[in-house]
Parts: sequence; C-alpha cells; structure tokens
Amino acid sequence: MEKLVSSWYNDKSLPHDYVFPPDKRPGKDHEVARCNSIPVIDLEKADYDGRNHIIQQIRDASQDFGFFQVINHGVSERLMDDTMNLFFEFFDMPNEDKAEHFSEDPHKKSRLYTSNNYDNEEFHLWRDNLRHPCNPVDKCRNLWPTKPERYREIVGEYSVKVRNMLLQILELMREGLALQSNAFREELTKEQMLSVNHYPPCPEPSLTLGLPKHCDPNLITAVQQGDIPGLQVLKDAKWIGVEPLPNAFVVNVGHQLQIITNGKFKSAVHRAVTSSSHARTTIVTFLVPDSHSIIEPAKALTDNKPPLYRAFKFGEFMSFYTEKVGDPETVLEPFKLKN
Ligand SMILES: O=C(O)CCC(=O)C(=O)O
Ligand SMILES: [Fe+2]
Repeated sequence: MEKLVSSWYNDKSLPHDYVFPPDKRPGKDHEVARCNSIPVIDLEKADYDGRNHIIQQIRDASQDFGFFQVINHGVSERLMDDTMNLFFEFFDMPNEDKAEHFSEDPHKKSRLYTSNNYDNEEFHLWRDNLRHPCNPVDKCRNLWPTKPERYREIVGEYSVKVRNMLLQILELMREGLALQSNAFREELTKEQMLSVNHYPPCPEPSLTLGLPKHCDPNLITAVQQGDIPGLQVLKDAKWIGVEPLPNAFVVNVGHQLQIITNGKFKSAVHRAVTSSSHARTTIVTFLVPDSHSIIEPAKALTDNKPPLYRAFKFGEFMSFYTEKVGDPETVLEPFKLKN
C-alpha cells in the first residue's frame, strides 16, 4: 500500500527509482505546447445530413493521427462529471480504505495498483491505477464497499453509454472503409475494461512519466482526460499535447484496429506526462477482443495491397505485448508478414 504514489507523494521529492533513464525521460518535452491540430469531431452531425462528412473526418483522423476528439457524443455532461467526481473521491480516500482494493497480483482483473510491475521494474511510473471489467452493466465489480450502490449505478451507466459511443464510431469507421457488415463482429469488442489513472502532482515532471510511450493493445479506446493536460501523441517524430476540451472524449486506434484495417488506420504512440502543480485523473475505456478471437486484416483491404499481418489469436498478441511491456517498436514484429 505504501507503494501507491497517492499515499506518499506529498512529503517526498522524486525518489531515485522514479527517475527514468535519460533516453526515456521527457525532459523539456513534458511541457510541449498543446496542439489544436488533433481533429475534433461533432458526432451529433452523424445523425443528420452530415453523416458522410463525419465518416470522412473519422477516416482521415484515423489515418493521419490515430487520434481524435469527439463532442456531442451522447454521454451526458452530468454523467461524465459524476463519474469523474466519483474517482476523485476514490483516490482521495484515506490510505486504509484504499488498501482494501490494492493488489499486486497481475492476474487479478479488478484491482488498485501502481506502476506496471513494481517489484521487477527498473524504474516506476508516477501513477496509480484502478481497473476492472465493466461489460455488461452487471459485471461492474463492486470495488467500493462503503458506497456500492452509487458506484454501480454511476459506473454502470457510464460504461453502457461510452460503449454505445465507441460502437457508433466503429460503425462510422466501417462505413468509411467500405468493410463488410460483420467486419467488427461482436467478439472483437466482447470485453470492456475500465481503467482509471491517477497521477498525483510530481516534483520533477521532466524526469519521470505517468505512462511511458505505448500504443493501446486493444481495438479502440476512449479517454476522458478531464481539465488537466498530460496526454501526448507522437506525430512525425514530435510529441504534441492533446488539448483538454470540456466534455470531450479522446478516441484512439488500438493495435488491433491497425491490423484489421491492414495498416490503413494508425495506432499512434502516446504517453502521459505529469504536472508539478496539479493532480490528474483520467478515465479510460478499452474495448477488447475475446482472447480466442482471430485477428487478421479485413479481406476488403487486402485486394489491392497484400496483407501486412498474419492471422493470430488475440490472446497470443496479449502475451507478447505483456512480455515486451507494450514497447511500440517491437510488439507488432512477430505478427508482421514479410512480403
Ligand atoms: O491518462 C492518459 O491521458 C492516457 C492513458 C492511456 O494512454 C492509457 O491508459 O492507455
Ligand atoms: Fe494508452
């Protein structure tokens, strides 16, 4: 428990085991300018005459950036605020209450923990993480015994609404790529994981990271990043900051979506930097394939361009991703076809 950054950060300078090696630390880039070139897409327009335009915007953003933000997405401001406030309260709880949820067992799907692999890593991440499966509603695990009903109610509704938003985006992507109606079949979004990152204020943001550079291993992800900046995307070998927009979700293409689209959509490298003045809490929803589902480039996208990846089971990918701690330079290697 004393391992959770949120339980001790207040009275310490940056301990040496949180200092990243020089080639991995953000340095001056921890405060790169936030950039408004990441597309902001108004999903409400997809219901009206503007559908084709929205489809095109999503396709372009997924090809050029692998990232975009969505507004008017059907998740109400009230629900986004209630959910964020719930997690603010969670990380504000006294240490003894948080201790009930803390576990270092990586096989436990529902747990509060810190860093990635605390006892075996060379340096730790400046973040705590609460995660649990949340699909369907009744599987929202009760992680907060003192307030179970409220937790289930809010997180349950949030999970359904965010899921619907992501399924709508997948449908718009499917249309944009002229893929068959079953291209994103149900098993590709079977699992849903809620992951809440908490990055306490950090004494030395240039020397450490909340999350190191990675691409998400799943199909598609939605991030509610709140008001505090910290998410950065690598674009043309430069880090750019994703501007926090009120009531927006950041949506990003995961490795599996890149593979299924035969490289047409990009799974962009991103990371989370810390702030010396503000705590930052982000709510991340991952749509994740069933571990037995077969992942391979969609046939419609291999007619004019040979497949870039072989077929594999998602579980095989996850084992390799975990072994490589998500290293974006190597995780795709065993799945690439050498044409
Ligand atoms: O906290 C953030 O801004 C990014 C989170 C993220 O990339 C992740 O959880 O995979
Ligand atoms: Fe991520």
